[in-house]
Amino acid sequence: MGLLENAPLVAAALGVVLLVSYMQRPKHLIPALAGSENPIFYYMGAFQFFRRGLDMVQNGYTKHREGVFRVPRLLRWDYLANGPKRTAEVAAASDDVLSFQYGAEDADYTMGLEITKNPYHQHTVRSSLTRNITRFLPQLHDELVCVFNDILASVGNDWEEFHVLPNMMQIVARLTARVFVGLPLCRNQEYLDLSISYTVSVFGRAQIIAMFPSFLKPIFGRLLSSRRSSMRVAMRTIGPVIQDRLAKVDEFGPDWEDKPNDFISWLVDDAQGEERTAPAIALRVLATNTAAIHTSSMAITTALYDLTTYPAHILPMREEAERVIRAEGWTKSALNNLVHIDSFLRESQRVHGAGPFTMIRKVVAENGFTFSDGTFIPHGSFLNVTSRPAQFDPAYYENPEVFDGFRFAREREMRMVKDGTEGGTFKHHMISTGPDHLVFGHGKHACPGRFFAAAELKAMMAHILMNYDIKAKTEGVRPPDFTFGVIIGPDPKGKILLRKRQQA
Ligand code: HEM
Repeated sequence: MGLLENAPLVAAALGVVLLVSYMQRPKHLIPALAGSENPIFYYMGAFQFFRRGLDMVQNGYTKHREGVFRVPRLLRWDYLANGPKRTAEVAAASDDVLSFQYGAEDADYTMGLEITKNPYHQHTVRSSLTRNITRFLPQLHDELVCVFNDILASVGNDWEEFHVLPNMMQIVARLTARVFVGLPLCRNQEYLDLSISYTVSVFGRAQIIAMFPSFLKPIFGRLLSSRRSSMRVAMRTIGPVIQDRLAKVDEFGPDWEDKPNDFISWLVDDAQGEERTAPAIALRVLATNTAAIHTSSMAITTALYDLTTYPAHILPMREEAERVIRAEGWTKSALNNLVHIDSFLRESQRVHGAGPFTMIRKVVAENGFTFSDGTFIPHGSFLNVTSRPAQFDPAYYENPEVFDGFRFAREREMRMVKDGTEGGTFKHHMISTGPDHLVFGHGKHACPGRFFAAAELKAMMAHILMNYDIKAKTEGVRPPDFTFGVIIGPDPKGKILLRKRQQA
């Protein structure tokens, strides 16, 4: 039989195949919150998401509990997964299926290809930085006293307005620099300014680069990158110290006498092959600063807004800080025993510290990513986990809308009363992550710097409580969170009142 005779049959078969494959198009399997495949409605949806993204993600969480939904962004659909089971599956997926590195879109152009291809600094943060907290705490405390005296030099016995975020940025940059690059570089204003501005430049330019189609990104990515100018400043400031450390290792071996205990030394220990040059290591310091400084500055700013809005927490935390530090000094064990401060910081992060979604991953496996219930996410898509809605879910928290600074301290106490121990679990500690608390992500890519961040934040909070009186500019009024699209953060213009502590 000729093809012509069978044409109706072939056409019918082809029609069935097309119909089936159309019906099986993965994007139709996942419900969309707004927009449609039609380009006009798509962009209307994307605009709607930009304006009302926070509310829409909350709706998606409520409507598709334990499910997955998608939202239209400027150039692509983003997939959002809800619930503990899916969070665990995303957290456990291997990097050749769901890529953490490529989740940070266009980082190749902003941070540099060597950072995305070989993120060994994450290991240095996870291992050496965390392991050394006990050893470097005395230096961190020394810098804490010094930087507060410098930045708050004008604060006396009268109440004074304090512009929180920019000052906290300077304080955190200096504390971080003391541990990362040591004295005297940690007080070099040119380096400190770079360590703050580099993050803004990386993330700001990433937003612009993301708007170009893929084939233009290599050209415009390079043109827009601030890397060359930033590296010039880095090499002028920290470059010579890194060069000297590399030379010392070459001459005297890895454990040379008087080797400083700082992040530069640990990077020099971990760097391999072509990474063992001063510019390559300087770039790692900058890359780690982008993860460390703005995040922690926003966390302490948020916490200070909460402290002044809910001042009943001040006295119990001040009493705790004085009692514990008097007994144990500025040690890691003392910081571990600041249970109420830890709880307060965790609650502040729960309520104000998370955007609507987190754990951004790119599906890099050619055959996509499939959840255990068969839900399919196609290759090349971006998959995220909803975070803020989970942190306000009454299934996990009693009165989730209420700021209750000591809710986690009470949970820890109850566990102690019940079991006589916290059972080796840290479920309610500031650093612990879970599907109900995703501020640091969750799983194998959970923030490796969170142990350092927690030590730094607790030390800052204890220092402020022990040395300053603090109150809101207007009683009970909290500087409103800043929101832009789905980005949420503490009010950058917010002010509080401070004075030197008046002994009762
Ligand atoms: C309150 C402060 C901080 C918050 C809220 C925070 C949050 C996060 C989150 C959400 C992630 C991504 C997790 C994921 O996608 O699964 C992350 C990754 C990371 N964090 Fe943090 N972080 C903080 C402080 C720090 C500090 C102080 C450091 C370093 C000393 C640090 C180093 C990193 C690194 C190296 C990564 C991996 C990604 C990268 O290289 O950018 N973080 N953090």
